[in-house]
Amino acid sequence: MLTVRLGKIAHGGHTVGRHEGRVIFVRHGIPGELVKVRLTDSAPEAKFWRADVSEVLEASEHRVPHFWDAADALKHRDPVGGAEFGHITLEHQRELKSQVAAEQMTRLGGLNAEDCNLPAVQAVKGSVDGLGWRTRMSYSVDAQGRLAMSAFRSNQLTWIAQMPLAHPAIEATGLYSVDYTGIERVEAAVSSQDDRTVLILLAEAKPGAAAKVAKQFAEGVNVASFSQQGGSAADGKGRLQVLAGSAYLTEKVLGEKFRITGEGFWQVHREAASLLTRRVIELAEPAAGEQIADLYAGAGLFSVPLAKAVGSEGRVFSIEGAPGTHADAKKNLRSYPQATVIRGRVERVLRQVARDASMDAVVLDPPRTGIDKQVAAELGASAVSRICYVSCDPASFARDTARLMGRGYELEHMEIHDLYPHTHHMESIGLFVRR
Ligand SMILES: C[S@@+](CC[C@H](N)C(=O)[O-])C[C@H]1O[C@@H](n2cnc3c(N)ncnc32)[C@H](O)[C@@H]1O
Repeated sequence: MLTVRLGKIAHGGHTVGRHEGRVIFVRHGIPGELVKVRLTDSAPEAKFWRADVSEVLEASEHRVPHFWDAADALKHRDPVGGAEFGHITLEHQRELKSQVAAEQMTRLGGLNAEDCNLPAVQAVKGSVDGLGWRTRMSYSVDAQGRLAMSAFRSNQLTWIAQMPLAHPAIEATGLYSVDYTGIERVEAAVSSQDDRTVLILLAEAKPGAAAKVAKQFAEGVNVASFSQQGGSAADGKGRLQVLAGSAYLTEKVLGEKFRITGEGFWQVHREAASLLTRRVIELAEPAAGEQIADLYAGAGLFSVPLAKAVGSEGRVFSIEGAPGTHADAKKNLRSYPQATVIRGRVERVLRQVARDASMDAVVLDPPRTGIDKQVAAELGASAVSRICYVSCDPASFARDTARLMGRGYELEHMEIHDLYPHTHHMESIGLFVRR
């Protein structure tokens, strides 16, 4: 056990402490606090160590009691992950996230903090306590067949009886009192805006186990089993079998309906799909007759309003890599002949699309890893005049900002939304324009 004064916040949600000159990345603290830490990673030769706060000697004014016992580092040696900022006021969480974003944009993005106005993280309207926002949940199952979650960087499972960040409709299914013997993973999803229908997905460890589990849910809850052998249902390699109701949810965003099958990608925060769609359209300003590519398009969340905006004289290329999600995009875009729905990896497909069409704008929303170097090069070579980039990772967004700026783009606008309250995550949107 060491006593450490915590310094600034770092990407990943850690505060930076020091002991005898060595950096320690400390979880569950707040900058400025004096704490006792328990080392979790402390190889003598390692450049830096990792630790968890176990006792607070001098608390920050921004510290609050954690809202979720299972995730409280002051009560448990291995608190479950997923709410690692729950001991900090929501306002200060956003302040810390703003600091992380600014650091990434100056260090990796090559921006000069004095010369540019880096945005503060904005609260999502209507979210007062930051709870109940997750429309997608993923759980493990412990040896007793109970729902469990693991601690950060650990395989240690903790049985859980509630998850306050989960949408109330998920919690209301009673999923924590079900016996999951023979199941290895449980996914839960709820349609966020409309009818609150819940879909439970069960990955079997023992063939036939899912059917027994499905019977324990009340009527009206959709249940399906999915096999992950060689992949998942979303990447088209898994198998999806309906056990009750149906294996897909219908989401409604700004008046448009979207079908999302099984584990297919959908934005997690209940307000995210509508907020991001509205801002992408306002920033990208699609106009009638334009040609626009929607890269990493998922089930077509942005492609649909883009197709509406460009109209029958324009074209939208909706590019998605996961076959299951692509199949949903095809259905979601079937009444828009101006949309070409392409299945493939962006880094492979973009060159051909850019060769065949002269794109006016690009919308892109890649996974956490950001865009491939080659994708930045293709965009630079294509001379697209505006790029609207949606990102869930400030480090890859900053790195890609530097790449796009090196290819002739300027970051005209950036905003950050607190779409993951009580975690260290954030969602950025950048508008890049050709210099
Ligand atoms: C963050 S999601 C965004 C989806 C969509 N824009 C939305 O908001 O619903 C990223 C999507 O990119 C897909 N994806 C990941 N890597 C890809 C790649 N290299 N090429 C094409 N699609 C990819 C994933 O399957 C996922 O659907």
